Amino acid sequence: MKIAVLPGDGIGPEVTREAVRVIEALDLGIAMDEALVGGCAYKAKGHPLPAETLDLARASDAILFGAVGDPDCDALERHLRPEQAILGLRKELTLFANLRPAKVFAGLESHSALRPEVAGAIDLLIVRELNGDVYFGEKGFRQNAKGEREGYDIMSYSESEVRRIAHVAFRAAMGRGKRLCSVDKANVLETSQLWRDVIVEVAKDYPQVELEHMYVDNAAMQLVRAPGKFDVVVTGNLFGDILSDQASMCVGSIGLLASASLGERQTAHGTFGLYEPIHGSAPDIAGKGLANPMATILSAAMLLRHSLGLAQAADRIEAAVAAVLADGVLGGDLGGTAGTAEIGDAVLAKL
Ligand SMILES: NC(=O)c1ccc[n+]([C@@H]2O[C@H](COP(=O)([O-])OP(=O)(O)OC[C@H]3O[C@@H](n4cnc5c(N)ncnc54)[C@H](O)[C@@H]3O)[C@@H](O)[C@H]2O)c1
Ligand SMILES: CC(C)[C@H](C(=O)O)[C@@H](O)C(=O)O
Ligand SMILES: [Mg+2]
Repeated sequence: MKIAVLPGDGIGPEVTREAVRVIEALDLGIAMDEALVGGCAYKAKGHPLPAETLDLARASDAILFGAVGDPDCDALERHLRPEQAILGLRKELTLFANLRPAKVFAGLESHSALRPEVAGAIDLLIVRELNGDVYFGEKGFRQNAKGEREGYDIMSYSESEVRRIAHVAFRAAMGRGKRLCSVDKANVLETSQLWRDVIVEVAKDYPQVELEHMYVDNAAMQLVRAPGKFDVVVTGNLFGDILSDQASMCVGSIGLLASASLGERQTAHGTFGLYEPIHGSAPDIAGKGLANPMATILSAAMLLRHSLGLAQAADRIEAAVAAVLADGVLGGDLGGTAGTAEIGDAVLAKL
C-alpha cells in the first residue's frame, strides 16, 4: 500500500505533517512518498504540477493532499498558478466525485456560527461534481463591441457528466437517510436545466430515495436556517465549492471539514482517490503553528476507508478526533489556544 503525500503551500505542510504522524502511529505498513505541488513546485521546478508529482500520484493507491496557493504566484499566467495543480490532479486522474461530509461533533454545538439547537442537527454530505462546470470550460479575455475588455468562462455540463455524479449521490443517499437534494439554478441557467433533467432520469433507478430540487440561492439560505433537514446534497463544481465552505462554519470551522475526491479506478485495496481538507493554504496564518489539522487528519481517515480498505483504522482516527474535541482541545479557529502540533499530539494520545 502506497500513499503519495503532497503537502503543498502555506499551512499545507503543517497540517499534512500531523495527518502523516497519525497514519504512522497506526503502524499499518503503508509506504508514504512525498512530492512538491503548487507554488513551491513552481518555484523549484517551474510548474505547479511537475511530471514527477503526477507520476507519483498515478503510481500510488491514494493521495494525501494539503493545500495549494501562494500570494506570490497570484500574478502568474493562469496555467502556472498553484491552484492549477489541484485542478490538474482532479482532471488528469478523473476524480469527478468530491465527498464533503459535515457533521457537528458532540460538545462543539456552541462553537457553530449558528444557534446550538440548529447546529446540533447537522449531519449532511455534499457530493460535489469535480471535473466539469464553469471551472473547465473555455475561458479568456476579449474585447466587446464597445471596445471594452471582457472576461468570460463558459459553464457547461454534458449528460454523461451529470449522470455519473448523480449515481454517486443516489448511492450515497441509499447508504444514509435516503434523501437527496439536488442544488442548481435551473430557473436561469440551461446548464442547470440539463442537470435537473438528468437527475430526474437517474432517480428512476433509485425509487427508495426521496428526491428534492432546490435553487442554489435558497439552498444557501436553508443551510443556515435548517441545516439538519439535509441528508445528501448533490451539486455542480462551483455551487459545491461555495456551499461546502458555508457548511464548514455551520459545523464550527473550516479547519474541521475533510474531503475525498474519487473516480472509478479500483486498486488492489479500494477506490483510488485524493484526500484533502476543504480549506486552502491560509497564508494569513501559515508558518505560525496555528492551523487546525483536524480536517486533514479526518481526510486521512477517509483515505484509509475508501482507498485502502482499512475501515477499522479509519474508525479509530475519527473516534480519537471526536474525543479530543470533546475534551475541549481546540485551536484558535474554534476559540481555543491549542496549536497545530498540540492538536496532533492530542489525537495521537487518543488513538
Ligand atoms: N484545495 C486547495 O488547495 C485550496 C482550497 C481553497 C483555497 N485554496 C487557495 O488557498 C489560498 C488562500 O485562500 P482563502 O484565504 O480564500 O481560503 P483559506 O481556506 O486558505 O482560508 C480562509 C480563512 O480560513 C482560515 N483557515 C483555513 N484553514 C484553516 C485551518 N486549518 N485552521 C485555522 N484556520 C483556517 C484562514 O486563516 C483564513 O482566514 C488561495 O491561494 C486559494 O486559491 C486552495
Ligand atoms: C483552490 C480551488 C481551485 C479549489 C476549488 O475551487 O475547487 C478550492 O476552493 C477547493 O474547495 O478545493
Ligand atoms: Mg473551496
